Amino acid sequence: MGCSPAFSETPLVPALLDAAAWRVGSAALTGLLLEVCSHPKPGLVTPLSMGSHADMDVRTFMLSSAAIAPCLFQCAALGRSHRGAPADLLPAVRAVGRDHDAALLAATNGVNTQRGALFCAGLLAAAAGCLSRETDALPAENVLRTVGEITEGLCDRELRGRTGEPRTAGEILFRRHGVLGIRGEVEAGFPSVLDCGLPALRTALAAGHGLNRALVHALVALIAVAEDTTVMWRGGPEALAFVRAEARHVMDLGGALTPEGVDAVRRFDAACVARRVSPGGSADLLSVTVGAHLVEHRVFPETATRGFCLDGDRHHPKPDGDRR
Ligand SMILES: CC(C)(COP(=O)(O)OP(=O)(O)OC[C@H]1O[C@@H](n2cnc3c(N)ncnc32)[C@H](O[C@H]2O[C@H](COP(=O)(O)OP(=O)(O)OP(=O)(O)O)[C@@H](O)[C@H]2O)[C@@H]1O)[C@@H](O)C(=O)NCCC(=O)NCCS
Ligand SMILES: Nc1ncnc2[nH]cnc12
Repeated sequence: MGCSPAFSETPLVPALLDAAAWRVGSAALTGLLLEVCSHPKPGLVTPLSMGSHADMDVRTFMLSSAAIAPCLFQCAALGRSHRGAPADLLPAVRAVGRDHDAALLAATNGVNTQRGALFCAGLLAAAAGCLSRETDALPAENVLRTVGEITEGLCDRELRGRTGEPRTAGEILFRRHGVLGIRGEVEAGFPSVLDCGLPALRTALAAGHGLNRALVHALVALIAVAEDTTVMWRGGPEALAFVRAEARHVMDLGGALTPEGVDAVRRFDAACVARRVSPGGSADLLSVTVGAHLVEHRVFPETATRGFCLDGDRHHPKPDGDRR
């Protein structure tokens, strides 16, 4: 019986994954799952909202996450079995990624829920796998730097050096506005994650806030700085300037860690839906933020997993634990 058409024939990764590959892949997958189930999020899909989308809800993301999960474990294994310079790992990782790009679109009947997330999380898993060959300690800073080493030269190859008709959204936006988008982010080693997403997440967790509040807080910090081509594709540079300014306003009110900040997130969400704007790239960076945190720390603090919902989510009674 042949493989499904969405998968290449040649086995690219070791048949058996070891404990480290399972652990790294699981951390990256957790980032995808926790991102989509956090709520509220400006313009984005949550368990309670379709955000600015008419063609996807939380179930669509469950379908695509299930379809691309194997890629994350395979990328971790590729990293662990790689011998040589990090940049030599990229072709094998992209080949597995392209297979699962097709699997994602097959699972969602063509809806692009997580193509960017697949790219980001796959590279995170490959980088962590690569580093784990030398040590069990996987500080986020080292893993993210390794992503930059694996993708060294990507922007020159796929954006600056490309001639002829642009084929993808990223290429079109680069030609039109000079933005590097997701490729610039990964080649620089995820600076938005290292400098903004992780500090915001860790500040919230260290203060004893629940996981959902910490995730929303980190997302807003990321929207304020990310060069999100998903936003730009739909609304141009003006839309990107709008979401960044709104996110900075929310952070000035304390982000998701204060009642005023949470109210501002809800207003931000309504404004994004009214403009049909969706910061999907920033959501991908939240997935990477969570994955990088778990690759380093393996679990969240117990206080984080008690309360889950924010004030005002009347669909769920206020749970014990997150009393803020
Ligand atoms: C390398 C690619 C992923 C580049 O793809 P492409 O050039 O086609 O498009 P880009 O705009 O450059 O980026 C693609 C997606 O990356 C996300 N993204 C954008 N900016 C950033 C950023 N600064 N940091 C991180 N991630 C970023 C974003 O993905 C999310 O949004 C998508 C949903 O968008 P949405 O508008 O809601 O839905 P659409 O259907 O697209 O539009 P509508 O019709 O609804 O209006 C979703 O993908 C989210 O994840 C960008 O969209 C790719 O070319 C590639 O090579 N992929 C193969 C996989 C691979 O190589 N993997 C390797 C490791 S496994
Ligand atoms: N929750 C989400 N909603 C819309 N687009 C996304 N891209 C990645 N995560 C997303």
